[in-house]
Amino acid sequence: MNYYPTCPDPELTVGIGKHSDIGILTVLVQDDVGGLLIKLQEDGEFGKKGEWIQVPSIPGALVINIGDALQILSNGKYKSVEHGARTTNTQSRVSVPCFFTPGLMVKIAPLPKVINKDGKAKYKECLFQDYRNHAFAQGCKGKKSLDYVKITSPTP
Ligand SMILES: O=C(O)CCC(=O)C(=O)O
Ligand SMILES: [Fe+2]
Repeated sequence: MNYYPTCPDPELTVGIGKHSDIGILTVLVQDDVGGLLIKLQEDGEFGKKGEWIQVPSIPGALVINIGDALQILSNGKYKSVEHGARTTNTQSRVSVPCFFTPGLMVKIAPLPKVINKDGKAKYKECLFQDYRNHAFAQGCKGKKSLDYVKITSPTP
């Protein structure tokens, strides 16, 4: 559970910094204060790729976020969502995330069928525990944790 106390000057603080969740999916309940911000991963009906928008708080609704492990397994077809949360100076806020992750000893890598279709893997295999440790040591740096497994093509 996340608790965000009120902050006298929300411009000067961060509720939770920009990050992507590391697992497969996160199911999140937010209260009616709202404050979850996401960066659009593609152009679409909500705006242009790269823009930050606030996810409205809808009573009874669950927010489903894609995590890095699903991006890796799908070889980048499903993109983990970069997100963060802001505070307000009038209301404290609570959110409850439920993280669905691979087991720590599970090796994660693009699925063979997806590699066959795409022609090459964009991510190398790693133990989920190693991915988690790396991401947690790095902290909230957007989607930088994926660089740990990204296969970069050699420059000619
Ligand atoms: O409070 C929120 O809306 C987001 C929380 C979050 O991103 C997290 O716990 O990973
Ligand atoms: Fe998160």
